[in-house]
Amino acid sequence: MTGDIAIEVKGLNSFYGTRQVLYDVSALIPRHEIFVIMGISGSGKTTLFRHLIGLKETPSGCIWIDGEDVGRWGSSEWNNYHKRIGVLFQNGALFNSLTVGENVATPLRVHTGLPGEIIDIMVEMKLHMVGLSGLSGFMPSQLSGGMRKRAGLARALAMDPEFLFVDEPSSGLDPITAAGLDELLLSLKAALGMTVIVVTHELESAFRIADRMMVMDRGRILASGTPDEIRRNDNPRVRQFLERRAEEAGEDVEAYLERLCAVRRR
Ligand SMILES: Nc1ncnc2c1ncn2[C@@H]1O[C@H](COP(=O)(O)OP(=O)(O)OP(=O)(O)O)[C@@H](O)[C@H]1O
Repeated sequence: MTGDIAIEVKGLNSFYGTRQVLYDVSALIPRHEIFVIMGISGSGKTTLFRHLIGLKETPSGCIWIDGEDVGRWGSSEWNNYHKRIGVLFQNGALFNSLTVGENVATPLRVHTGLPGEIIDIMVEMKLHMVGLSGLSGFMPSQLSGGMRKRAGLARALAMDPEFLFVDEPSSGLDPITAAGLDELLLSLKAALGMTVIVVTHELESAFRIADRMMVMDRGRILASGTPDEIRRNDNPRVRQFLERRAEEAGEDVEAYLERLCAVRRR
């Protein structure tokens, strides 16, 4: 692969207690692209995601971020990294007792010494970016599921991150709202040049946004490449993964795959 690599994972094994859940996982994540980690439930996507954001130690194998081996990082390097990343968790993870604006302001209050008036302006800018202008005073409970995700995204963007990590952007959203969120991720990448790492089991969403994708199965990588390369992959387990969704939807498999790629080309 040519181009600038933001994150490299090599030979990562991961365990919960004595149970191994990731086996020899390797990946190259290019800068300024959207990299999608796909796979069915339990395949290890979230575990890999947790390693990449530093929520889980790496007992065996290596992760390099900007060419630095994170195994050598101490708490100050991790703190610096955490200021450079934004994370949107599956449920938005908003503080329900705070307004939307206070939620978005939280990282700025914790990590910067900026005066309140400047923080207020920045909060309004982030809400504007995600299409929630003027909703700063609302409580999370007053928002729809899609709006809560957007508010979570505004909070993830508060510190102008270089890396944006998104866990299951489509979960719990109707297809139209999910597509809107995907479009937002695409426009953020284009406008801000962020490196975006997305975990999802939603094929349609994955093919809509990915520059590169990786399919995981039972803790191992089945395939990785561009969406077109994944579509052409003839590994039976990859075919099964791609086609199962079609079968679930009761669609003709070839028509379904064609539709996925048409989504990608739009
Ligand atoms: N905290 C934990 N303790 C023990 N086992 C865990 C823990 N979290 C995940 N696992 C196990 O690790 C394996 C990988 O889980 P992981 O959550 O990474 O998969 P996933 O592909 O993200 O699944 P999902 O889409 O359901 O979130 C699964 O077998 C899961 O049961």
